[in-house]
Amino acid sequence: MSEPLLSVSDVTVRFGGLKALNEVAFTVGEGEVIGLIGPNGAGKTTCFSTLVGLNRPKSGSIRFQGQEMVGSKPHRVARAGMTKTFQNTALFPGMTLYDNVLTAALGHEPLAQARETATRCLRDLHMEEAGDLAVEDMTFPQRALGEVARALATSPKLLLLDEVMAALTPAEMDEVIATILRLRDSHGIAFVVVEHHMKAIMKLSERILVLNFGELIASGTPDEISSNPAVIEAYLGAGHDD
Ligand SMILES: Nc1ncnc2c1ncn2[C@@H]1O[C@H](COP(=O)(O)OP(=O)(O)OP(=O)(O)O)[C@@H](O)[C@H]1O
Repeated sequence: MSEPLLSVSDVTVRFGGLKALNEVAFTVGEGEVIGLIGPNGAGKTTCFSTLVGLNRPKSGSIRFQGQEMVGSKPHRVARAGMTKTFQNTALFPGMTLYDNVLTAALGHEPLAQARETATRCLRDLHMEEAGDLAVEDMTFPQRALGEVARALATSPKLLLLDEVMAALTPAEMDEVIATILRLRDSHGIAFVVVEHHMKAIMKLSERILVLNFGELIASGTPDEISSNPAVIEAYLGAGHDD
């Protein structure tokens, strides 16, 4: 059997005395869409930052497309095909959407090629019309998809989306979910998605991973997760809206 796209084994991350991730292990297959949930401070963002080389784990292994990523700098991880969006770091204000995507593409290719990439990313997201809009003039769903477009400029095989749908209404989330699934189908990109909005995660994910205090406490289908007593206690019962 071939190796999964991403294979995370026993990854532990410490910040001083705090174990932000404790022996976390999971895999992501090609084109799989996975939800990563957990209460505030559970370690979701730390998990993403560690995957893309922004934190170095104290121990463990992160194999991506058969290559060990622990110790690799973020730009190398991105070049290998794993990219994350940044929680609360919206697109650069004062720039158009197109220029935002172009800037991301320029990180790894020369100008003429980067222009083609930026145009292609906007087309893939059906956002050609929005390319000339200043970030300030974009709607929230356009901004969410704009972040995806920017990440797409690195030609990922795996995209880690950190709360890109945070400000959206349920109908707007449906639009973004449909776009993510379309991208998966057309480009074979796998996604790991962090969102607090449970309905969106349940709709989007084939499989859900649950973190609590840095430990992976459950993994399963949306149905399995929503009826898992440990998850209900740790997360669903903890006063989350929906
Ligand atoms: N750079 C850092 N230095 C020290 N502690 C950190 C750092 N980054 C995160 N932490 C701590 O690690 C733990 C996990 O934080 P993290 O941001 O990964 O959680 P999260 O699940 O993404 O939370 P949220 O849902 O609120 O975004 C928290 O206790 C947090 O305070």
